[in-house]
Amino acid sequence: MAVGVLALQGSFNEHIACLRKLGVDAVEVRKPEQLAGLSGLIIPGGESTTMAKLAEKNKLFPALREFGRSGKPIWGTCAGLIFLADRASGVKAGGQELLGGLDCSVHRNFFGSQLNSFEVELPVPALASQEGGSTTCRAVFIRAPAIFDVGPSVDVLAEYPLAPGQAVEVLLFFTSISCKILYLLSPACTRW
Ligand SMILES: NC(=O)CC[C@H](N)C(=O)O
Repeated sequence: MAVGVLALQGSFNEHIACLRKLGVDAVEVRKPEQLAGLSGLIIPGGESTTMAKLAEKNKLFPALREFGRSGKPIWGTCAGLIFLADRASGVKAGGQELLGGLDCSVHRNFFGSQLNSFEVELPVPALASQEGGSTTCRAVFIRAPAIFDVGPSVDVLAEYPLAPGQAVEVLLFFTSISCKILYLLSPACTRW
């Protein structure tokens, strides 16, 4: 069975190329009917406000929510993660529609502008203990979001401790906790 990649905006080509390199049948999803028969869906990085507007224009929200409710796994990268979150802050005036389904609170552009983007070697213990691979993963934070809290259904695979002064436009008390960043997998996703 094929894995879909939401192809409205952002880095969908890169995700499709990775899947094909792994020998996975990957298809672009732009319309509700293209979700039929897929075994999972990836929502790529990009710009979540634009992605939400295009999803609305293409009448994708009901079908995407139904896909999630059916128990099929959905992976969100960066903007995709924002799109999947139940709660978002730091959004543009007027707000933005969220797909929801991942019980977490996310702050858009937490680390600042594109110029503040950075890379780090992030410890991910589950990679070694569950997958037998390396203990770290090269994490790329491009105008990245941060997750502040997660509900009981969410397994956190990696955390990024904030460097002093790294958080922008966020209340001080948030800076005293470590940030749960980027890739959170719900129990459904860990089966994938
Ligand atoms: N790398 C990314 O996907 C950035 C996400 C972007 N800050 C947003 O709001 O959607």
